[in-house]
Amino acid sequence: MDAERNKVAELQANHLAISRELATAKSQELNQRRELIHASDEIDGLKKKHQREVMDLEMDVKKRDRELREVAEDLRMCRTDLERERETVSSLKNTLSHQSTSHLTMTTQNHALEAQNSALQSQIDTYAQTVSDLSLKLESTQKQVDELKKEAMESELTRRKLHNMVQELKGNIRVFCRVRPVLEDLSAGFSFPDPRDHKEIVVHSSSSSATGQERKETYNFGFDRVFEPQSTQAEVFEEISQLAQSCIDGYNVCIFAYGQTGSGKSFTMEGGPTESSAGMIPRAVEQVFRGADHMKSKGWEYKMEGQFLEIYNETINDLLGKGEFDKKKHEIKHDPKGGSTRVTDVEIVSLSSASQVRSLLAIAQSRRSVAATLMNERSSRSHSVFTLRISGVNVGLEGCAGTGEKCEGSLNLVDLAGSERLNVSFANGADKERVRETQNINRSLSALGDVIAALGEKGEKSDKHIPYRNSKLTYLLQNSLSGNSKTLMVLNLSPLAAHLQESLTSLRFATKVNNTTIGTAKKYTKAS
Ligand SMILES: Nc1ncnc2c1ncn2[C@@H]1O[C@H](COP(=O)(O)OP(=O)(O)OP(=O)(O)O)[C@@H](O)[C@H]1O
Repeated sequence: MDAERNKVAELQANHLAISRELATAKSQELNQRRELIHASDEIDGLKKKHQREVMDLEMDVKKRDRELREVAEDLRMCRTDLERERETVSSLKNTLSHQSTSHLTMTTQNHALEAQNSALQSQIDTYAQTVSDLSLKLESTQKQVDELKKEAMESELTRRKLHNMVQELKGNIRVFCRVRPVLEDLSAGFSFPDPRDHKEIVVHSSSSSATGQERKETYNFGFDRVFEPQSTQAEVFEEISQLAQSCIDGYNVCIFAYGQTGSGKSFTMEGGPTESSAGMIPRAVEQVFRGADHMKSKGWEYKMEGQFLEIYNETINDLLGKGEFDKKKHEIKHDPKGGSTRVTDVEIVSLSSASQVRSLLAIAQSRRSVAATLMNERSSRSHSVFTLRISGVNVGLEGCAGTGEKCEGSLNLVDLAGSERLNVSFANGADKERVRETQNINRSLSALGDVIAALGEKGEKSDKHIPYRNSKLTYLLQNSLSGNSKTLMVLNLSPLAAHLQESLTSLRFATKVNNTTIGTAKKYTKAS
């Protein structure tokens, strides 16, 4: 029992201890519960704080993310910029390297230029000195030039006097003879025995006598110049060109083409369309223009005018006019003092260039072709007179006053009507018009011969009557056919055997003219 008691006591003691322990444990548990509540409060607080912090952090993270993206974008842009900048830098580097190369080159060039510059500067100094020396020389040369210009103008006067003396020595009336080439068969017997001076022509003819014997004859003629068939227009003109100069110097010049139909008068005067075949009219006009141009350097200024007339059956027609042929009345007016001649109501064309003459010749030709059914007929049966009038004044040169001297000259180029004799069959009344034409032609050609003969006879006798009024032709050319003028007759001969008798008649007529001596030419000048 004791054991039991002891055991109960022990159990009670244990119980007590356990109760105490339980009480302690309870209080501890209470404390712990309190602590736990407190801790749980703390945990809640902490959780809330944590939540807040998490939210803050999330927001922070988002912000950071945004910022990061922005930074990344910035970075990307910066990279792009950087790339671009790098490229720019690299191209700038290239440029710089080029620039420095060119800079180097330019520096080198600059040095060279500086060297040149200094060399040039010294040259300029030398030149400046030379220029000042030359200015002095120029001044004295200018004086010399002025004196020389004066001398030139004076020597021009001497040249004109000498030129005229030469022309006078050659004779104020001269005769050339030109035989055209054979275009057909049967040439007449011409020979030219003077190959050095070309002044002679021999005609060989053979005829049968009454007894049937063949008779051979030769006829010798001499002229100032004989042109053989192969002579060119240029060769013929060479001999004539001096007369063009006389016309510029203020003389009246008259050049006739005389000969039977088909002997080459129109060819000689007007010529063909090519430069080499151009006749005396275009060549003379060209020469006058050239001469006038040359005289400009001697202080002369010229004005040129042209007119082209036809005399058909003693009626004057204007080949450059517009009126109908043979209708209008044209009168011839002479100025005895000035030595000029005007025809009323005719077209006078002011010539500014030599080439104009071609169109004038063409106008004349077409006018004639309208006036005649057979153009060649009309031109064969009429005289045509191309007149170039030239008037000049000495206006001087720069730095050298002109003398004011004036001169007026004229150049008449006359294509005469065919000189063949009157055919008796016409005289029987077969063709009255043709007879009238032929009579008129013969009358005017013999009037021309009479005028020339009278001029030759006149010599010193100033009162000798010259029958200018016997034909329209001689009256028109009165001022160019006096002792004061220069006359050239070109006798054109046909080479045909059939024309031999006509050729002999023409040669005899031309010989008479050639034997005539006409007085000293007078030029028409006026001091202003
Ligand atoms: N020197 C020459 N060279 C070449 N052909 C020429 C020469 N002379 C004249 N002729 C030619 O001879 C022909 C007759 O010449 P042209 O018409 O000039 O004679 P013409 O005497 O004027 O005659 P017309 O009195 O009928 O007018 C023309 O065909 C012309 O071209």
